[in-house]
Amino acid sequence: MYHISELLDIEAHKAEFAEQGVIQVRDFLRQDSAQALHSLLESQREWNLAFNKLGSHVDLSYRDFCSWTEQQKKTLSEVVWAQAATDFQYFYKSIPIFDIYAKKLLPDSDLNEVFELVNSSEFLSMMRTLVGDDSISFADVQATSFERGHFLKEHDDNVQGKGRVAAYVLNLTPNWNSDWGGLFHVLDDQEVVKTLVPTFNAINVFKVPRKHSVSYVTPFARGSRFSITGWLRRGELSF
Ligand SMILES: O=C(O)CCC(=O)C(=O)O
Ligand SMILES: [Fe+2]
Repeated sequence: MYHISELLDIEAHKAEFAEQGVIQVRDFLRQDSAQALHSLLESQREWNLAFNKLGSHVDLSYRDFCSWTEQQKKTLSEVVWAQAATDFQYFYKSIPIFDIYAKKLLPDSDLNEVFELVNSSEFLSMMRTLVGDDSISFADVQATSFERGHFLKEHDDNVQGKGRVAAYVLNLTPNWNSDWGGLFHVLDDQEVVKTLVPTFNAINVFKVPRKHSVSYVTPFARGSRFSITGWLRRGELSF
């Protein structure tokens, strides 16, 4: 089981969220839970490699990608970059924890406990308090890993019919260096109005829709920018 820190005072952050619609709350999980969650992500061997092709989401098996030749990998980078130059694009690794739980794909995996954490009454009630919206009824969730060369261009998370009230990103990389990239930017009218470093065990929460991006992870980054991320949604949770 993963536990939210008992030292957290979510009430203390409400005013800032109400004013800015975005916040970073540090030391979110108990330290032992944050470390365990980081180890869980680090030990995962099956990831999707996600990117966009002409407006559609594509997931490749990262394991398959690893067996490609250097030439094939280079070709994929060029396809990804050609679209990124002018249009929406992203390139990162993910694990669909929501689907794994809902479809019972890995019944013995601790990933199921991550679903349970973000759908616990404690987490949801904290998020309702922070966001100031009682309609939040469940959270969807995925793990992400941004490695060297990965990025997520500006977008606002708004998808018609999904009932996304707010987004959350629980950052799980110990000792991420801001010079490595992978910075979370919030934008208003092309202007970056806030930048959040993915500090270990800090959770970022922001209202949807809101423009944001994850900056390019530089070639000299060490390790992966891990997070648990998803949306706080209204409506029925249905599998
Ligand atoms: O990883 C982050 O900081 C943001 C992720 C994000 O914006 C998304 O998954 O839509
Ligand atoms: Fe997003």
